Amino acid sequence: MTNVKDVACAIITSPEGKTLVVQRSAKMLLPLKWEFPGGKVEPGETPAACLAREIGEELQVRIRITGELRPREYAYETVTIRLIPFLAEITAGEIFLHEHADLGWFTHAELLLLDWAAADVAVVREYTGR
Ligand SMILES: Nc1nc2c([nH]c(=O)n2[C@@H]2O[C@H](COP(=O)(O)OP(=O)(O)OP(=O)(O)O)[C@@H](O)[C@H]2O)c(=O)[nH]1
Repeated sequence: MTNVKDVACAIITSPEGKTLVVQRSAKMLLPLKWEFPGGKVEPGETPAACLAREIGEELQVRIRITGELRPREYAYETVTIRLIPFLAEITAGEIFLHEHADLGWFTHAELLLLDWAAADVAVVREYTGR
């Protein structure tokens, strides 16, 4: 498919097994939808390097990647994205939200109840095994 935008995202878990999700602000595209932190892969950048950069910009923390899930393509009205999910944990820093409206640490059961960006639904199903 032409013009598919690669988007790397981080499924960050806490030592207690909860998962970090962020809520898009009212001013962003897909206002107030929940998503995994991350963003568009720049030309010449690997998805993993993109993720480290985006997590630094959005959350002000450093992460360690521990695994990957299946990339998922989703066609929004104006753009088609390939969401590339990584499993990760925080290795340094305290979270400070630079762009998002809110964040939460959720159990698997709670994740299934959020109002997700549409591209994320398949990722959340794979991640939670539902
Ligand atoms: N970071 C992130 N983006 C996602 C997820 N799911 C999903 O559909 N997206 C979409 O993927 C794109 C990520 O781009 P981005 O965060 O770098 O940029 P943006 O839309 O905020 O701004 P921009 O379009 O002006 O560059 C957005 O269109 C966003 O809506 C997700 O779980 N995490």
